[in-house]
Amino acid sequence: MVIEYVGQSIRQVRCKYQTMSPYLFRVDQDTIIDATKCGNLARFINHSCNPNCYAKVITVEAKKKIVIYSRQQIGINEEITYDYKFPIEDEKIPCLCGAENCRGTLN
Ligand SMILES: C[S@@+](CC[C@H](N)C(=O)[O-])C[C@H]1O[C@@H](n2cnc3c(N)ncnc32)[C@H](O)[C@@H]1O
Repeated sequence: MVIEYVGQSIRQVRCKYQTMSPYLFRVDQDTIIDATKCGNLARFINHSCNPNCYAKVITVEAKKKIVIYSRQQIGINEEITYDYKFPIEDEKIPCLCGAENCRGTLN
């Protein structure tokens, strides 16, 4: 495990969450973790189409948490990244990850 994505757990049903704040992470259909006002270093992890980590929702004592795990050994000063897996939307966010297999957009 690398780090937990910490923030306020909020119920969210309909709005397009990505357009609200870049620090929102969807846990499931109804819930997002909002690291806009309070969070930890995980809120600064960027997306990559060829990431060295992945995000997983786990349940601890009936509470869902988002945890970032490494996919491989990570070197000193290597940027930590994971695939945001944003849903496809009409309004595209260009991806700047620079990976050979870059999909071009985050969403
Ligand atoms: C959780 S924040 C990541 C940290 C952010 N870069 C910062 O400096 O606070 C998510 C936002 O960072 C930007 N971002 C992250 N990865 C990116 C990528 N590969 N290409 C372009 N923008 C990216 C997007 O604006 C995205 O909505």
